[in-house]
Amino acid sequence: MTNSVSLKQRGVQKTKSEKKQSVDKNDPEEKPHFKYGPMPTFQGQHIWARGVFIVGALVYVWFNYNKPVETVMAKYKEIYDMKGYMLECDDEYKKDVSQYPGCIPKFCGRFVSDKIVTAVEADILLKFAKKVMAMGGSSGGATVMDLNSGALSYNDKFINAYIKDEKLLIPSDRTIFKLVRSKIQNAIAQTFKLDVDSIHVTQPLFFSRLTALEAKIPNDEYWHPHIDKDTYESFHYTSLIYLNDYGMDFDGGRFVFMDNMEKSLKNITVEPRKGRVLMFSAGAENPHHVERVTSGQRYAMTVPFTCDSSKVINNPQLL
Ligand SMILES: O=C(O)CCC(=O)C(=O)O
Ligand SMILES: [Fe+2]
Repeated sequence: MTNSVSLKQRGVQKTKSEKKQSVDKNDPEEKPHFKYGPMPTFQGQHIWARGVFIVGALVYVWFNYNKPVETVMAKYKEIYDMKGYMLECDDEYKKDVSQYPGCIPKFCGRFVSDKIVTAVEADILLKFAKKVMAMGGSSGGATVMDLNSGALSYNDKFINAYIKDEKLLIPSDRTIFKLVRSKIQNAIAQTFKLDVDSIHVTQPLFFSRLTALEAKIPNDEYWHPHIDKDTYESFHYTSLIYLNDYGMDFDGGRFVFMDNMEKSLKNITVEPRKGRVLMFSAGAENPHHVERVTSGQRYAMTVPFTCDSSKVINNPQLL
């Protein structure tokens, strides 16, 4: 009983600040002091409070249920020696590569590195892409140029840039392309534990410039989810070299792996950065898409590799 003897009973008067600080919850006479008087109460208050809480929780769940969980795999601001992880290969992909000894990966997966292609090399490639694209350009949001064949978007059609300008590929550009291709080939072979001579650069081997313009032809719709092995039959390993910067030269345009493609529930994003290389096995273990660019121009180069030596690029200037 000693504990519950109130201060009043003990004849002790509390100062205002003491009252504020110490409210004895066990003392039925002690009530919290509110600046504007006691809180209003009403009948069934607890039930109402509980109801409001439950409705709030349901609304939260409703709005978040179909939202993808997003993980950033490569941030624009960070620099990675090599970052990535292994994945179980898709069965069809496994079956396909099994025909090519030396080209069968120890594991499938996705990897990013900022240490393969230098910013200077990326700038030379970017300058080339801009020079070529100035000769054409799509009227929609995606301009592409296939370095192997010379095919270049021109309004809603394609022209051949090598026919328009026979001297387009100057020796220094060819040298940089060969150097970059060879560095990426080595990195892919090392990463996936392949025989480096078992992979061959294939086509389409292309530069892309993506913008926020409305699509005019299906080719402009670059944002669709896809699997590279299905879209480009010869691809076994895809690599991308980003030529300019996310959040600086353009907004939107992140690369997104979609680990639950049907519902787009688990997104793993890569933010483009000048010279950044993204490499991944091209089977159904790596479904992906590119987010729509919302402003600016996004430049990249796709450098794909195949295990099938008959599908190697055929432009002698690039080999
Ligand atoms: O530009 C990119 O980041 C990816 C493009 C792509 O998915 C593709 O060319 O298949
Ligand atoms: Fe792709």
